[in-house]
Amino acid sequence: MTETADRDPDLTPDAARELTPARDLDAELERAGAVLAAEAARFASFGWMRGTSGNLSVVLSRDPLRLAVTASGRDKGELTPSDVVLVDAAGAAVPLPDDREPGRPSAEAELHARVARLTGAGAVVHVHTVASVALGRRHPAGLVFKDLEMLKGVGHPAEDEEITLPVIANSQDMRVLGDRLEEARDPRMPAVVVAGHGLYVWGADPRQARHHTEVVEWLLELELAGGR
Ligand SMILES: CSC[C@@H](O)[C@@H](O)C(=O)COP(=O)(O)O
Ligand SMILES: [Zn+2]
Repeated sequence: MTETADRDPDLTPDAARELTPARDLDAELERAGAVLAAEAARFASFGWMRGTSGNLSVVLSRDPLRLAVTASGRDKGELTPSDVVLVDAAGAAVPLPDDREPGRPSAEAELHARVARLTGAGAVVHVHTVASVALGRRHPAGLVFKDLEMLKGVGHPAEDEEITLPVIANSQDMRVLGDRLEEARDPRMPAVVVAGHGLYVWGADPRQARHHTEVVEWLLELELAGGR
């Protein structure tokens, strides 16, 4: 990657990536897969990805947009570094060199790509937590939080500021779900609850997306416990 860019200083990193040899792409995908497998194992251990639910992604390049997304239908607590698929800005699997089978990306890959485009996020997390499903149905207009130290974990002051976690209706059509997310999202909150389904959260990278996920889920669990 660096070697290729060094050969032609006019190439942007993303343009250089287009010329990346197949083995570098394989290595990059494998690295992303290892990161996503570790993140998924953590979320699964919390019970947030039961019964193959949930999916994760990380952005590999912006122009063109390319994401590594978890493969569909896998037990997210048992992912290996190869359980990942390269997808484009529409969430479709990108053909691999040598006609190799790219694998089946998450059924929600299109929404991951949409969130990455819309928010500039570098990583997206989707989990099926009990709290998000229970509260999404109860609060279709969103949940408002205020005066909680934990709000600092999503970039807000601990006191005197209200912040809304938007709630959108579920759909099996990822374009419809993406439109709803785009319309409802609050740029000050890196998360959206999908009623009857789960939680979408994003961040600059997988680590920040994980921290945002844990903070938002904490807020939801507090609300469920009646502690707001
Ligand atoms: C019980 S899995 C439900 C799925 O339809 C979906 O919502 C999900 O989160 C996992 O889908 P996947 O295609 O494995 O990424
Ligand atoms: Zn889901």
